Amino acid sequence: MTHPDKKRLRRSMMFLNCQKPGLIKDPYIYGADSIMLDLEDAVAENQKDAARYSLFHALREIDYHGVERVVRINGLDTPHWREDIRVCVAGGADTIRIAKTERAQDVRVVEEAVTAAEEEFGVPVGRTLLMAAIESTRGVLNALEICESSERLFGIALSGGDYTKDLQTVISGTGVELAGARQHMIIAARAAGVQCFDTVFTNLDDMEGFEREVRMIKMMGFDGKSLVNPRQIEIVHQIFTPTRKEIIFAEKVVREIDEKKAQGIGVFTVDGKMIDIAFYDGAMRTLRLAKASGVYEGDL
Ligand SMILES: CC(C)(COP(=O)(O)OP(=O)(O)OC[C@H]1O[C@@H](n2cnc3c(N)ncnc32)[C@H](O)[C@@H]1OP(=O)(O)O)[C@@H](O)C(=O)NCCC(=O)NCCSC(=O)C[C@@](O)(CC(=O)O)C(=O)O
Ligand SMILES: [Mg+2]
Repeated sequence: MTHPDKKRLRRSMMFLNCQKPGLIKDPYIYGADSIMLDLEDAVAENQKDAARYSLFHALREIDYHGVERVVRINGLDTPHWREDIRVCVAGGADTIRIAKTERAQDVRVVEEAVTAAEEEFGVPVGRTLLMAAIESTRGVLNALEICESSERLFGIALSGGDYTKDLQTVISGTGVELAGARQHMIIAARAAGVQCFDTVFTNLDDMEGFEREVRMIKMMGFDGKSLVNPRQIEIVHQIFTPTRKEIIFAEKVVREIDEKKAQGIGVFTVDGKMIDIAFYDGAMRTLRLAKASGVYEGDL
């Protein structure tokens, strides 16, 4: 059976450093759809054990009020990832984010260790979901095989900082250096039927630039964005949540298509726009997103 949370709403996925108890104790108050507790690059090398210890107690003792608890584990080229996985599973993390994923085999190796940990700690096998962060040129080129690597994997995420390093450029703020990776990854994710998330925006003083970027990735088809700060959440939710006007139009489209189909009519107009069966899935997607976002209670 498909895991019920594979398709859950993930407009905003906010990183926080497991090394900082002040951050991990109550991040649910900010209202992100998911929090990403980081054991990887935000944690200093000599603090990995301490961060893991804090993480375990946080997962066991803190009520995160239904916010998805994702843990970013250290890469497979480090000595840390196996113990990271044992602690995530023993603590009851919802999802493991695999850092620096390069190929399908990376996901399979993690999956095997997750299954072993679930058996070791008496957690139902299959409970822990996976997502893959793609942070290199090779990872981008292998996006489709990564998307199709495991039943546990719900999505992929672009990691622009490490990716641009590998591409031998820098984050410019224009998006030009990330355009190819974004386009390739969203196409791969849609072909495989999994979710796709954009990278972090680190200039907290440029909220206009942030908003422009969120509008662009929404239009490209992304499901959400990785964030670094609570101030970024509201903008993402505003842009990713369908407006009242969009909801009313989507409802009309679905009802009209159903009605016209029964009358044997294939193409017609709604509010002056040409509509046919090709518009059905898009309208339903708007209504599902609106329902999941809590702004639509209709019966469609
Ligand atoms: C940037 C800054 C230090 C600024 O701090 P500041 O304190 O100046 O911020 P303020 O706005 O003043 O905070 C107001 C209030 O919110 C609280 N507050 C702030 N941030 C919060 C938060 N995240 N969670 C909960 N609470 C938070 C704060 O404690 C305060 O609470 P209070 O005192 O009670 O008022 C802080 O945000 C922060 O640490 N961010 C996360 C950084 C991080 O984890 N990086 C690793 C992941 S990226 C990466 O690795 C690259 C990547 O891998 C990415 C990819 O994969 O895409 C790639 O390759 O590109
Ligand atoms: Mg990174």
